[in-house]
Amino acid sequence: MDKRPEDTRVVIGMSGGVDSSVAALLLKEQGYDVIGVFMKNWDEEDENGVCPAEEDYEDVRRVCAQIGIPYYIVNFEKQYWDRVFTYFLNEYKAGHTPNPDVMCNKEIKFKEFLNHALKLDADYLATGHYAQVEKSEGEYKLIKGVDNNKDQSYFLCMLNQRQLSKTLFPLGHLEKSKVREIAKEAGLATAEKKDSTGVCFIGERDFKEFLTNYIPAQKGEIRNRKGEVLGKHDGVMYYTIGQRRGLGISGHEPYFVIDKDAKENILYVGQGAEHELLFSHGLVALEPHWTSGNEPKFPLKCTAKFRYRQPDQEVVVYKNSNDELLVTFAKKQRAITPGQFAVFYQGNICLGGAVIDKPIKSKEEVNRIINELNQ
Ligand SMILES: Nc1ncnc2c1ncn2[C@@H]1O[C@H](COP(=O)(O)OP(=O)(O)OP(=O)(O)O)[C@@H](O)[C@H]1O
Repeated sequence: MDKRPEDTRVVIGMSGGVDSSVAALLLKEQGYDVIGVFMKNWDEEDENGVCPAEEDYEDVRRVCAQIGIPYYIVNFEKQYWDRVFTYFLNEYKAGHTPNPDVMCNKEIKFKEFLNHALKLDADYLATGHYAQVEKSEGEYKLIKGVDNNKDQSYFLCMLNQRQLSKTLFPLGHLEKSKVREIAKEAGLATAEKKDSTGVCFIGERDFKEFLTNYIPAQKGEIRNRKGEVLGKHDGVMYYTIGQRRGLGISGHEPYFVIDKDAKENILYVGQGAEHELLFSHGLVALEPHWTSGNEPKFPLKCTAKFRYRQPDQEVVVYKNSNDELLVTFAKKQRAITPGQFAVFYQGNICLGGAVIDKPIKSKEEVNRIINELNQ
């Protein structure tokens, strides 16, 4: 950083949660010219007539006043609807399990919001994400947050060099417990506020009920792989691969979702948490993105996560001429889910990610595709 902190303007995304509150406090203590901005991306009251965004903004107001920074609100409801929510619905309609957090970072926080911050003459955009950016060898590297339990680099896998060069993550080197402690010591209004969980626009509401408001539910059959009908489902979109709950069929061992056929509206299940068809030896992923801006050399030996918080798994990544990735696993993986992201790491560095298109269940199929690629 060339400029002195007092000459460096930082716009911090304030959600009304404890993390962004502490991030703002730390920046202010470091002497930056800090502006707190709350994004309103969703306009809806819950069943009690309470608008959660208004309550959150109230917390932003209180914390910014305590810290002594200016604050205001921007509205990206339309952009959020067009680029995150529409994607979310379309993925469910296609039988996938989308990740709106990844899309929100890509399309809203680090695009619309970043551009907004730059228009305010900001040098940087900061957020309370648990991740780090380091510049080395002329490249901005996205690094995991040091708190292994909270690391959010998974959700940031679609960021590019420009975005990383303009981003500060003041909490990346801290444990979450320390962040709470700082908030309490400073007496911040959000110090005891509960962490948000789940999809932000759904909040504490019932997921099924929420989705039904937007996508008509279509009843259909639950089958096993032999094609036998075992029961009825109330809409394939309500289920995800590996799910046990809510199937409503009993047996000497519990049933799990092993596959979804959205076109035919069939849910496939298998018996037992370790059912063979829940596992795969590889996957195909689409639209790869690399945070460095440069494609790595294939085959790429690295690690990967296929869902948030999963421990790193050893993989080898291949690419075909259609820009599709084949990811092969050192150890078979359970419940690989189309629509989620495969996110690649070299040690603590997040290399990028790609959307999971489909699992490859058998080792033979994986080997056949590798052979084809080698020809
Ligand atoms: N509505 C919002 N307006 C502005 N910035 C936001 C908003 N929502 C999230 N952010 C920014 O993105 C970061 C990560 O968002 P996420 O939803 O994962 O929050 P979190 O980990 O629960 O953090 P927090 O405790 O700050 O809510 C936040 O710390 C904040 O900087």
